[in-house]
Amino acid sequence: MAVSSLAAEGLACQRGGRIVVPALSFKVEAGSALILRGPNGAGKTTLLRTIAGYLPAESGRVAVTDDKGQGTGEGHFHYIGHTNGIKPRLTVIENVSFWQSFYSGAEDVEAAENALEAFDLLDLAEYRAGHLSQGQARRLGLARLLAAKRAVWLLDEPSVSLDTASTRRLETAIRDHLAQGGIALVSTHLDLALGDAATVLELKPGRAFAA
Ligand SMILES: Nc1ncnc2c1ncn2[C@@H]1O[C@H](COP(=O)(O)OP(=O)(O)OP(=O)(O)O)[C@@H](O)[C@H]1O
Repeated sequence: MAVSSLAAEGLACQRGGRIVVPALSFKVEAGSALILRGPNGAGKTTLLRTIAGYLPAESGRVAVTDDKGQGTGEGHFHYIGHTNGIKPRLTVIENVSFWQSFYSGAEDVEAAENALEAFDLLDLAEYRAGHLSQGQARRLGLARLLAAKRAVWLLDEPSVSLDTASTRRLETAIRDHLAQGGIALVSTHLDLALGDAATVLELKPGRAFAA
């Protein structure tokens, strides 16, 4: 389902009982990306995990607007964190099929192969996922973004372990997603080439205080 915007309204985020992101308000429209920047510990992961619903907000809310009105975004999010969520005993293509079933309840072989192709993994489709290198495993983790479509991508340091060519593939995937009306929130220390559709939100360090 398409979404028209994601908005944070007075959203403060906590970790271990301490507020690490003070109340923030921003809006990301369909077709746009928000790049989260800031030094280690500034709260980028905390903010993304709070938006995804994996951490409770200290205050404020996240509002995602779709054709049914406003909601929390449940069902619209793809969250890719620091781990790749790979099942090591399954093959590469079996991992992608598993995610498709998980996210949409149905497998789609053509979409799975296209997702692997986009991240240059098609030659490794029958390879056991537990044997992948770090960068290959990261690419497999990212392939789920394309194998099962969701409108809002929440990506925490998605380029970690990627070589230059793979980083270009990631940038292409994000730009295509935005061109199709998607939304992306991306924490990164790199200058990803996402074009004019991306704006930057700088998180300040040392703002943690007791909740
Ligand atoms: N489980 C936890 N319990 C308590 N504090 C935590 C926990 N996880 C993270 N923190 C603290 O929350 C703050 C924000 O951490 P967070 O991981 O969100 O930062 P980040 O901007 O993503 O950093 P990095 O660039 O290093 O990934 C840090 O001060 C960190 O020490």
